[in-house]
Amino acid sequence: MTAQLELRNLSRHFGGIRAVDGVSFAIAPGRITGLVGPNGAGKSTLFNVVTGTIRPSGGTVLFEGRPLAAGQPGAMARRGLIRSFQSTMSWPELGVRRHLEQAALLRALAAPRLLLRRGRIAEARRRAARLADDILEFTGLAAVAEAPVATLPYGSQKIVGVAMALAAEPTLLLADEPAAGLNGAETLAMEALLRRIHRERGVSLVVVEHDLPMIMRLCDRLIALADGRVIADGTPAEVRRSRHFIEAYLGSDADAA
Ligand SMILES: Nc1ncnc2c1ncn2[C@@H]1O[C@H](COP(=O)(O)OP(=O)(O)OP(=O)(O)O)[C@@H](O)[C@H]1O
Repeated sequence: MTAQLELRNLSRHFGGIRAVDGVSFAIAPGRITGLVGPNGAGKSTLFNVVTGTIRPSGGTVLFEGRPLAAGQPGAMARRGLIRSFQSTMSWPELGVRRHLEQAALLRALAAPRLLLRRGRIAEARRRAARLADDILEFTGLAAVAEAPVATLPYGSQKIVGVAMALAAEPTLLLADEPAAGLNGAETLAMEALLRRIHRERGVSLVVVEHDLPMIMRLCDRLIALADGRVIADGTPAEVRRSRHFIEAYLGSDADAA
């Protein structure tokens, strides 16, 4: 079976810093994979290379068997690889529904041929409105559909960020620290939403997260990074027992593991 996402000897250097240093792994479709590692391990850099936001220094990213076009951030999104949005950074005065419609349109209108045809744009807008309604219900955001995002509690804003990614119709959703800044109840709500996105919508997930108990509950596979390299790869139970993983976290989050 073709891997949904495959990294082959991927590297990204910043001057003398090897932020990502020869990382290879393949993820089969239909999985929830966690990417963990201490601060500075290279997780964000890896996400940025995979989504095309920054160019790799070497190596290849394949999505559904086809290589990433380096330096074209929209290209992976058009193919269904979507990163969760930092919604509060985008249009804080706009309502939740409008956020979802905008996210749905980003992908639809990214196809250049559509821009030439007025009728197709109108159809894309109608489709975005239908999608937004569906996702408002699915995520439990319908009650605050018209509220400006900036007025929502932080936990709800983070849900909006994931809902926006869902509106862009991913086959693989990259969730970047979905539990960061959330309290215990909000973390559980986020975890439940991610699980439902996987189970009920058939979306694969790659999740970067510092909350180790949460990510160990959520994922069927964990890939641990340290100093830009893969130091452990397996089920959460296997990774938790790995000597390299325990060493990487010693003095920081080792107790939580
Ligand atoms: N644009 C940049 N210029 C220079 N160095 C960078 C840049 N981006 C990241 N780095 C360095 O690359 C290394 C990996 O950083 P990265 O942010 O990818 O780690 P991370 O695992 O996401 O960390 P965190 O969990 O703290 O977000 C660090 O040493 C960081 O200082």
